[in-house]
Amino acid sequence: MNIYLYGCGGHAKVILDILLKQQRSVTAFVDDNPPAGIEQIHGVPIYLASQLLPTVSLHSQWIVCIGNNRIRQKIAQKLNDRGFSFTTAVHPSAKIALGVDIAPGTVVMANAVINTDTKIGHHVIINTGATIDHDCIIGDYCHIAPGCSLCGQVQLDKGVFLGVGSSVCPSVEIEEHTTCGAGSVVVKSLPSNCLAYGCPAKIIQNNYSQ
Ligand SMILES: CC(=O)SCCNC(=O)CCNC(=O)[C@H](O)C(C)(C)COP(=O)(O)OP(=O)(O)OC[C@H]1O[C@@H](n2cnc3c(N)ncnc32)[C@H](O)[C@@H]1OP(=O)(O)O
Repeated sequence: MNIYLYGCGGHAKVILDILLKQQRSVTAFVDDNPPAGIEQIHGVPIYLASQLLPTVSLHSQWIVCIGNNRIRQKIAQKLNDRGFSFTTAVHPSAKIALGVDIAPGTVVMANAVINTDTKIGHHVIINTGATIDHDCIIGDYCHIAPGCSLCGQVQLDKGVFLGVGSSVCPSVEIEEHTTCGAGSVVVKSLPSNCLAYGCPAKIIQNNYSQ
């Protein structure tokens, strides 16, 4: 099955590396604005999305390699509407415990840990060295940046972004599309669409969009 990566930035290169370490191959990078003068990355060609998409078989598999949650969601929905399906990429060094579910489109970077009975939605990014403990629920399109620590029974609703090195206390819920800045220590639940940061994390702005 041919695998295509949508996006060709640094995040996409990390996902290519994971897939190669899983002994899988990538057919192409696809991008709306490929970088001028660069035709391939580590031997994998880059194509303009509008030109390549009509030629790609529906039997291919895709990963949307865009860090921004809203843009990743928009592109994933576009591919889904065209009938494409998605695959996961899980680095061989990641530790995935019993009863963990990881939905298609999600990527798990090196040294991440996902503990027992946690459920991870579609098109989620569990970045390098992040740990997610037992019985958590991570909604679609979340991004958990490098080095974050989630205690047990944490719930992240759709599209939450946790900045690098953030920590979340047990049983806290962070509602849809909220952004927690780098190093946040989230001790209480947070409402949707806000920006919060600090220790303890405080709401800095409501109606915030990543
Ligand atoms: C593999 C990868 O690279 S994955 C990428 C992961 N990326 C991240 O984790 C980045 C997370 N981003 C952040 O934390 C950003 O600072 C954001 C989104 C919270 C805010 O960004 P901006 O709106 O551009 O804020 P800006 O840089 O203008 O800072 C505004 C003020 O807030 C402060 N501030 C910004 N972020 C934080 C934070 N996380 N904690 C405490 N204070 C902060 C700044 O020091 C500044 O204070 P000042 O006005 O007294 O100088």
